[in-house]
This record gives sequence, structure tokens and C-alpha cells, in this order.
Amino acid sequence: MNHRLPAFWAVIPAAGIGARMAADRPKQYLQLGGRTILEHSLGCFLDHPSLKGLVVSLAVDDPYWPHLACAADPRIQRADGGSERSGSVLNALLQLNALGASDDDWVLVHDAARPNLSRDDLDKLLAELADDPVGGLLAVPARDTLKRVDKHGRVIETVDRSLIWQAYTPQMFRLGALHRALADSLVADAVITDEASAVEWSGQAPRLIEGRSDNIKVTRPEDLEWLRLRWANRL
Ligand SMILES: Nc1ccn([C@@H]2O[C@H](COP(=O)(O)OP(=O)(O)OP(=O)(O)O)[C@@H](O)[C@H]2O)c(=O)n1
Ligand SMILES: C[C@](O)(CO)[C@H](O)COP(=O)(O)O
Repeated sequence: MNHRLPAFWAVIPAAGIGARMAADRPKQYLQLGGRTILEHSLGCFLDHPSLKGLVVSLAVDDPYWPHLACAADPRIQRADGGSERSGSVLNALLQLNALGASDDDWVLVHDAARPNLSRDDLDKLLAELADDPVGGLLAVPARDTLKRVDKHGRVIETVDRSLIWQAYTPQMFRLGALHRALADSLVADAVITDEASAVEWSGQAPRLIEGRSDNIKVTRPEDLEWLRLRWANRL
């Protein structure tokens, strides 16, 4: 492994509405151990000595962000969110260009809704991909038996899981290549759910770096219940 950690920019898409969470506010603004989920997700990056700067994509009418202490942090710039996550990321990349980032710079994109990223995993991603020609992402191997089903929920077959992984974030790519891949794939109306799928669409093969399975995305209420229990037991 390469132990020289490269300098990098970070992008945090935080413009989602959290429909599956169905809370009284977007899930990134729910509390976890005395801070919002978004502050936890930003924290791992803001604490990192190799960070060059960070762009957070926010809903245009977001009323919560100005109340966070980090809203005044000079290393953080805002971008407008898009109607999909990919648009939010693309707007943030444009903002990085405006800040003087160059095409060869590394960018790490991390969900606002993943508050449990460890410093060890972040450093592992940076070290493993520092010399990679494409870039890649944290991921975890499928750990349960997998079923393919019909539209009624009846099992068709058990799928071979030995080559199936779940994509996590951060996802780490060169700014220029990621910008082109996202912009071109969106114009082509491709289905893009993460940065890696845009890079795959452009014909490149991102590398998976195995991370901790507890770097979960808060998607449904039980995810936050589980994280709150973990946080409570830490204190
Ligand atoms: N238009 C969007 C949609 C999503 N996101 C961000 O992308 C991350 C992962 O998306 P997801 O978990 O799907 O969040 P939501 O879109 O908020 O959730 P839901 O699909 O349940 O509405 C989140 O940090 C979310 O804020 C974003 O910046 N802009
Ligand atoms: C980017 C991502 O977190 C990778 O797992 C995920 O694809 C985004 O969330 P969604 O639930 O797929 O919208």
C-alpha cells in the first residue's frame, strides 16, 4: 500500500429530502449524539490535514444550514443542489473549478447521510488509490444470501454473491474525469446513482476498496435508531 496520502477536495451532496426517512426535516439535519448527521459527515474531512477545501450542495431554500457552526468555516463553499444526487454533485464540481481546482486534483464525494465514516477508512481509500489511474470507492462485500425475485416477490433464483459488493462513499476520482463522466452520462440520460456509475458509463473500471460495513447511509428510521444506540454506548 502507498502510505503517502494525496491532497484532495471533498464534495458533500446534502440536498436530498429524505423521503424514505419521512422525518420532520431532511435526514441530514436530524440529531445524532449532540450534532446533526451532516456535521458528523463533514467532520471526518474537516479534521483531515490533506483537505484542500470542501463544497457542500444544499437545497436552494435550505433553512437549516445557516444555524450550524460549520456554516462559517472558510474552508466550506456552498453549491446549489440539483433535482437528483448526480446534479448536486455536478454543481459542486463546477464550484471546485471556480475555486481553482485543476483537472488532475483528487475529489472525494461523500453522502451527507453517512455520518459514521472512520478516519482509518478514509486514509485507507486515499492511500490505496493515490497512484491509481482511474480511482475508486469504499465498498463492502455482500454478506447475506441474495435472491432474484419476480415482480410479485417470489424467488426466481439464489444469486452467486461471490462477486457482488455494495457501493459506499467516499468515492474518489480525478476532478476532470469525474466532471466529464457525470456531465456526459446525464446528457445521455443514463441511470447514475453514484460517481462510480458515471465513470463506468465512460468506459473506465473504478477499483473497490473494502471498508467497514458500519459506514452506513441513513436511509430509513431504523438506521438512525441503530446509530444512536452505537453513539450512546460510546459515551
Ligand atoms: N437531489 C439530491 C438527492 C440526494 N442528495 C444527497 O445524496 C445523498 C444520498 O442520497 P439518499 O440517501 O437517496 O438521500 P435522499 O435523496 O435525501 O433520500 P430519499 O431518496 O429517501 O429521498 C444524501 O446525502 C442526499 O442529501 C443530494 O444532494 N441531492
Ligand atoms: C451513492 C450511494 O450512497 C452509494 O451507495 C447511493 O447510491 C446513493 O443513495 P440511493 O439510495 O441509491 O439514492
